[in-house]
Amino acid sequence: MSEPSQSPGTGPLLELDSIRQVFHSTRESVVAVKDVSLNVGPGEVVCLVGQSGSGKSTLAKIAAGLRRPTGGQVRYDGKDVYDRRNRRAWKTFRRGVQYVHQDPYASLNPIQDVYTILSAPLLEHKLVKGADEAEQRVRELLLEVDLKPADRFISLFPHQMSGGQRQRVAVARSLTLNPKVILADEATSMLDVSIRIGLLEMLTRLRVDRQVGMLFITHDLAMAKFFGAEGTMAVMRHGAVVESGPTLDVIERPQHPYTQALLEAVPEPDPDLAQQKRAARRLQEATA
Ligand SMILES: Nc1ncnc2c1ncn2[C@@H]1O[C@H](COP(=O)(O)OP(=O)(O)OP(=O)(O)O)[C@@H](O)[C@H]1O
Repeated sequence: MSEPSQSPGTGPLLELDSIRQVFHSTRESVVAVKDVSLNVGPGEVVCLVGQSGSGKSTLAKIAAGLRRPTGGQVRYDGKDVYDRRNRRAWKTFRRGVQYVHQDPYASLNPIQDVYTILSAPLLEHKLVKGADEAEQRVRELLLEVDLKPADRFISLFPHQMSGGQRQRVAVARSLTLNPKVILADEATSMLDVSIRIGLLEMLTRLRVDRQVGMLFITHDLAMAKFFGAEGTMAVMRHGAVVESGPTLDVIERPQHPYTQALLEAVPEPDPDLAQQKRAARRLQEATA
């Protein structure tokens, strides 16, 4: 965002400062992200919206440490994560910021059952002592993502679950390392609307209860409004943020023509409200 936001009383956890990403090929260079700055604080929700190709996923990968940007600084807990003199900063960042992918089929190993998927990071990072404690923690994680009773899910493989259940396992895995920030990159776009709402409600509960910061990346303004109503929103176009601010302000009083065009594309189920919105827009155009 042009003016990085900050949670009251606490510093931001994740800071993206003037991030720039250029992709070079033999024929051309694409500037996928142009000097974008945004912050995510504890328990805060930040929505990044834009159409396909606007640079959202590239920025999300940079925010998760999956790609090092061409320019700008990524800070976690106030520290430059690429500071060679401070390798601990990188490790703390990689544990603290977890990425939930759009397609759980692609991110969950198909030959591992739920227990293995969730216990592996716990054991690898020595967050549990032995198999009994690992199983206990796996059961707690399943309850946390509403996959209950845990017995029903713990031995299943990804193909034996629905899309929504798989995405909940992906969220549970992201929770294994007790992250402070979760990046959800179109994490609900492959799901039916009712399943999507359930997943977003669960993510909101995690945000509020655990004070996990959420960066929610989506092309869907209706979902951003639903999930991010209490937070801020940045609208990306051609790699740059064209508008940002409190989510409801941006949605109810869009200033940039691109945001207005994106909102036009969201179907309004209430015909009276649709009529009012058209009249308000005509008035705005006439007085502009
Ligand atoms: N590895 C890459 N090499 C070259 N160009 C890339 C690469 N990754 C992304 N791009 C380009 O950068 C721009 C932004 O892509 P990006 O995937 O970040 O957009 P997006 O908003 O996430 O779109 P989508 O929702 O379709 O993934 C596009 O022009 C894309 O073609």
